[in-house]
This record gives sequence, C-alpha cells and structure tokens, in this order.
Amino acid sequence: MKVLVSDSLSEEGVAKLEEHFDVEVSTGLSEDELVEKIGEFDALVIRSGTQVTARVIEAADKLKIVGRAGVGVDNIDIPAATEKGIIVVNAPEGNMLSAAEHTIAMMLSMARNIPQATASLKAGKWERKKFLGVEVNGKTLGVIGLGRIGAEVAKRAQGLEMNILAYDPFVNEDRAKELGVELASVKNIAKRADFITVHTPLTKETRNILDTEEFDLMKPTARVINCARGGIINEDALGQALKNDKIAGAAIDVFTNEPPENCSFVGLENAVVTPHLGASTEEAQVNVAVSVAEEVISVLNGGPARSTINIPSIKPEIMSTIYPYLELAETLGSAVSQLMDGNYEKVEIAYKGDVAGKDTRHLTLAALKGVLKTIMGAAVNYVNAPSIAKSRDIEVIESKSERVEEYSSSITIKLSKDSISKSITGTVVEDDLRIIMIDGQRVDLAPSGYMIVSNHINRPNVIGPCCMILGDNEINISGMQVGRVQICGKTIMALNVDSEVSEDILEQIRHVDGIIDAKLVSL
Ligand SMILES: NC(=O)c1ccc[n+]([C@@H]2O[C@H](COP(=O)([O-])OP(=O)(O)OC[C@H]3O[C@@H](n4cnc5c(N)ncnc54)[C@H](O)[C@@H]3O)[C@@H](O)[C@H]2O)c1
Ligand SMILES: O=C(O)[C@H](O)COP(=O)(O)O
Repeated sequence: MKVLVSDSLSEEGVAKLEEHFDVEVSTGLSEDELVEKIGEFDALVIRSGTQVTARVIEAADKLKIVGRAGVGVDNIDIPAATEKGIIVVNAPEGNMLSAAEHTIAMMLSMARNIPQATASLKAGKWERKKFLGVEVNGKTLGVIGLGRIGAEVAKRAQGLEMNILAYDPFVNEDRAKELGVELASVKNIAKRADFITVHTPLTKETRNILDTEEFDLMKPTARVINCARGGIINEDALGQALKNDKIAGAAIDVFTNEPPENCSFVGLENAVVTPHLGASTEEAQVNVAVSVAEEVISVLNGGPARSTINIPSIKPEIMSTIYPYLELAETLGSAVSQLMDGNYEKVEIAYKGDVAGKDTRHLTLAALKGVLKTIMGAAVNYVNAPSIAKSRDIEVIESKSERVEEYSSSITIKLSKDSISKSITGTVVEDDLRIIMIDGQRVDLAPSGYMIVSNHINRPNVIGPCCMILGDNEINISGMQVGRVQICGKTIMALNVDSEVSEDILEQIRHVDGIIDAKLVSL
C-alpha cells in the first residue's frame, strides 16, 4: 500500500510508516498536483499546510485514511471524506503542551516587548525606556475555549499567579471549580481581563468571537493572544484596535490566510507575530507524527483508529477498556453474516454484563462493519458502515443488559430476514476472543482462520464421515465443537480447519446423511 506525506513530518513518523508501506514525501503540492497524484495512494498524511478539498477527495479513489499530524482539521473537507468512507484521524494530544507553552511565551514576550527589544538591539540601538513592560503577576487572563490547550494555559498562568476568567459553553461549574477558574461571558471577559487568549476551534460560532464590539469594551491596557486559528479574532478589527490604541498589544501565531497577505496588524509595533509555531517543537512533532503513523498502520491493516474525527473519537482510557470488544464485535459480525450468506434485513446487537456499561457506540460500528464486509468487502469501514446499512434498508437495533450471566461480558449479533435468523455470541477471556454460542447452542471456539459450521441430526455416523472427507482432502482439523442437544435432535458442529475449504468439498459434506447444511466461515 502507498502513503503520501504532503507536509513536513518528523523522521520518526516517516520511518514508522516505511516499516509497513511504500511512502512518498512530497511537500508544497498545489491542489491540482495533489488531485493528479492522490488516486494512487491508500493514505494521506498532512499537517496544516495541505488543503484536502472536495476535489482532492473526489480524485482519491483508493484513499482510506487522512491522518492529520496535529489537532486542527479545518483544512480537510470532512463531509466529503465521510461521504466517500474515508476515515479522518488527528493527533489531538501530541502538541497540546507545546501550544500551551507557546501561548505563555507569546504572552510574556508581548508583556515585556521582547521581540521588539531584540530587533532594536540588533539594529544597534539601546532603547531601555521605550520598552517598558508590564507584569503578569496578579493580572486577569481571560481564556476563551477551555479544552485541552485552554486548560493547560490556565494551569500555567495560575503558576504565574494570574487570575483566570473563562468562557466555554461546554464547560460546567464543576469543571471550572476543579480548574480554579471563574466562568464569565465573552463580554464580561472583554471588560475585565488584562490579557485574553483564545483556544477554540474555528467554527461559525467562534469566527470573530473578538470583534470591534469586544475591542470597544476592553481596557486600553488589554492585550490579546491567538495561538488557535486565524479568524477567531477578527483581523481587521484587531488592526484598527491596535492602530487606535484601543488595546495595548496582540500576540498572534495563526492567520486567516497563511502566510498572511496584506494583514492589517503584522507590521505594527504593538503586535508580536510568529508563523504558526504553536506545535513546532521537537517533542510535539515526534508525538504527532508517531501517533498518526500508528493510526494509519492500524487502519490500513484493517484495524480501528483511536482519534477519528468523522466517527466519535475514542479516548485512550475508553479505548483500553473496549479494544478487545471492538475486535470481538467485528469478528462476530463477519462470522454471522457469512452464516446468513449476507442476506438479512435486521441486525440486532445485544451487549450483556460489564460490556453493556461501556461506551458501545464504537462496538456497534465495529459489529456493523463486520456484518457488512461480507457483501461490501474493503469498501466498508467505521465511517460509512451506518450509511451503507441505511441505504440498504437494514434495520440496526442495539440492546444492553448489565446483568451478568455465565460470562462477565458477552456480545450477541443476530441477523434476520422474515422468519430466518442466525445468531452468534462471543466473549473475551483474558484478551482471547471466544465464540460461546451459535444459534443459541453452546460452543467454545477460538474465532480465527477458517471454520466449518454445520447443522446435523445428533445421531451416530454423521461427524465421522465429515471428518473423513476433510482428511481425504488433506485438510487438518485443529478444533471441533458439537452443540449439546438431546439424541436425534438438530445440533450444530463447528470445526476449526487449518486451510480454506473449497465449495466442492463443502458440497460433499452437505451430502453426508444427517447433515442439514454446512457453511465455511473465513475470519
Ligand atoms: N498554533 C498552533 O500551532 C496550534 C497547535 C495546536 C492546536 N491549535 C489549535 O488550538 C485550538 C484548541 O485546540 P484544543 O486541542 O485545545 O481543542 P479542544 O477541542 O480540546 O478545545 C476546544 C474548546 O473550545 C470550546 N469551544 C467550542 N466552541 C466554543 C465557543 N463557541 N465558545 C467558546 N468555547 C468553545 C470547546 O468546548 C472546547 O473545550 C484549535 O483551534 C487547534 O486547532 C493550534
Ligand atoms: O492544529 C494544530 O495542530 C496546529 O495548528 C499545528 O499545525 P501544524 O501541524 O501545521 O504545525
């Protein structure tokens, strides 16, 4: 498989990818060049420099994943990717501390005029009086957006003995108390704060969250910082506020257009500016590159991703508790769908015991992916599985019961159409997947490789001839389970075999007297 890296990525990330794939690093591509190239790649790894537009997505015939080595995904057309079944992942935590530290660095640089004083001294001047600064100690910092980076900034500013006001509609009083911050509205922050820093994504609600109206409310000594996204602070309004001394300064790392062209404040004396350096530390770049490389490796090898943008993201602490169940759900889905020959209208997924208390959204997606891949192959993934099910009028029903029965957790997937149904139940025992029931009959099987699942009449001289047929065809049986029912009742037999079984051999098994049906399940 081929991976295109179209922005500069740390060597560690590239090397990790190269262990598994054919990797091409081509930076600085125009949209047209990317459109022309992208068709041959299975994965695209980017930072903020590459615009993954609808045109790029449209041309991306083999693309399965876009990996963003960083946080912001505003340079990716997510709806277009989702529609095409392309997973978008980011690395939300790897550069968070670097971005928080850069924000503090920008605040202190601005407070003490460090960049301006450096430039002056380098120009041969000695202007001590001109660069009179302010302390941050005891001052109020307004934090707009109290997520990962906002919270880290607040923590560090508290270390500098600043008081924190925060605005984030998704943060409650308990969280604010835990962080030792006072919640306030944007207008209230504008009136009271000495420094204001923004740490939200750029959305239609956050675009221009600090605008002329807010600058009008600010103290003339106020200073603003943007290390999040260009456009959260209205750039023209900021230019006016700085020129008219409505506020004392601005420290800006990000711009509406990067690099900025004809920006109203970049050249101003009271503006400190950096070229989008928030994440540019050795540590952050290794973190994000390795994290995204791991995601790409997992997804291209058919596994799950932890930080998907276009399906609900899985926090590492949740991932660690559901990981084996993700694999189980997908495996059971695939197995039961093969037993049903892909012919079903309803998918019922039942979680029992401890697993029912976990976040099962991803498990349901995994189950659905497993079920659908029998008919859709690799075209189905975690992103498009629900929409594929919907477009095929497949009803998906999830149920949960935390009551613990024989196993502490189990997942059952039942497929049905009219009066015909097939079901399969599995569990995880010390990280090993087990199938514990097929069509309501107890078995105990390791779901791997190939399995022949048959129904037969429970009487002598049925199992033996089936095994003979396999033996005659040099197919080794590595495990066997027969369901427990009364003599002469219908029972299930599941054979783990070491190699694929042809339709011809299966047909011979189906002709054994007493065999009702036989299917090959390939996992
Ligand atoms: N300069 C850089 O190099 C750099 C580096 C990393 C991240 N970033 C940017 O920093 C920003 C924050 O990243 P993060 O990882 O902390 O994200 P995050 O998702 O952890 O936090 C964002 C916070 O913004 C809040 N929010 C959303 N809408 C809001 C609104 N209308 N008003 C107020 N708050 C709102 C959310 O509730 C959330 O708490 C993003 O824009 C990201 O792209 C920049
Ligand atoms: O969103 C981010 O992670 C930052 O803006 C960093 O962007 P970069 O990877 O282009 O430095």
